[in-house]
Amino acid sequence: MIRIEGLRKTFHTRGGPVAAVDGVDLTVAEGEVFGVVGRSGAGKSTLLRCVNLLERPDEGRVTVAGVELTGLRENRLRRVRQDIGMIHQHFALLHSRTAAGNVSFALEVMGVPRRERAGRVEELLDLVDLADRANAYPAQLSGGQKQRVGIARALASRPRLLLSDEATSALDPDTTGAILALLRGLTKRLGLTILLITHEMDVVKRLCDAVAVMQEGRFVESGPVAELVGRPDSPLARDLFPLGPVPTMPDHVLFDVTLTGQAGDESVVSTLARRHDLDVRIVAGAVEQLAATRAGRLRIALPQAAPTLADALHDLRGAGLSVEAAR
Ligand SMILES: Nc1ncnc2c1ncn2[C@@H]1O[C@H](COP(=O)(O)OP(=O)(O)OP(=O)(O)O)[C@@H](O)[C@H]1O
Repeated sequence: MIRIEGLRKTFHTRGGPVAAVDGVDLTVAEGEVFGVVGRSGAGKSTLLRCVNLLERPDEGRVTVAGVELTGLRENRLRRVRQDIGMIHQHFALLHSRTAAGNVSFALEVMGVPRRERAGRVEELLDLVDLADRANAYPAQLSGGQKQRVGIARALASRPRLLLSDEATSALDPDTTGAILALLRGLTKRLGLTILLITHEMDVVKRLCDAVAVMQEGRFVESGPVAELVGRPDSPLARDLFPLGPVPTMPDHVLFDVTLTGQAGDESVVSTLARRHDLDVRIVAGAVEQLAATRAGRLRIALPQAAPTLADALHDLRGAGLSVEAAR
């Protein structure tokens, strides 16, 4: 659905050139939810704005649904851009219009005739479970409801691609969960592809199939979430499932065990204890159902002097788990 090749964008500021996007390649498959995470200033927003060419890249190609956007003139681009929905952190609603009015506005801009608009607005508000608040103004809506309006408006042109710029960053955890569930449901119902930027690990866990970590304009890590979590050296896996500082435990050795997919069942640890007659202590960890897979990390402590220690570790690795000394 999206193909980005060799993308670069430099801003020339008073303090000198800033390479906001410094050579990014990215492919997002149809129906996939792809997340880009990274610290403030990493270049995420610039990258996202380059996908619909709100920002013109200096170099590189952007192809969406088979159309090379970087090769289009402004008037053709404006039409193609309508087929790409976008949602924002602060919702960007018109305060003088109701929820229905905001959605209708998007249809007006697209030139949808008046008689067709009311029906489409109803359908769109229904899609985001907000039909009962159609006549409320933004000031009368909660943050989550405002974002639902934002999503309905973004879907007005029946886009196949949705770009999301920190869509849940201004929401509390419960509301975030509800919006993520809504977006996940929409990808299935409408066959929507989503490219999102976020700094929230929960968004990656609950919504993304694949993820890239951006740092100083480049991707430093990327791949399917299930695969990244399973990589022992992945800094992202550590951020998704932080285990905290390694405690001092005399006479014990500590290991960090990564569980994903097939091997995402924490019962492997109890099996280990039974089979090798080991006193296995879980020191820290979490296992969760992610959007893409069941995964987690556990820190376990094993008695240093146990004669079965080597066999136990061998068994764990044999079950497809990654096991490394805790650090
Ligand atoms: N229009 C602009 N003019 C000059 N510099 C810019 C412009 N837009 C972005 N930058 C700079 O480019 C770099 C990347 O910014 P960008 O907003 O893309 O990062 P980000 O990862 O989205 O950060 P945040 O999460 O804070 O929005 C920053 O150093 C920023 O100051």
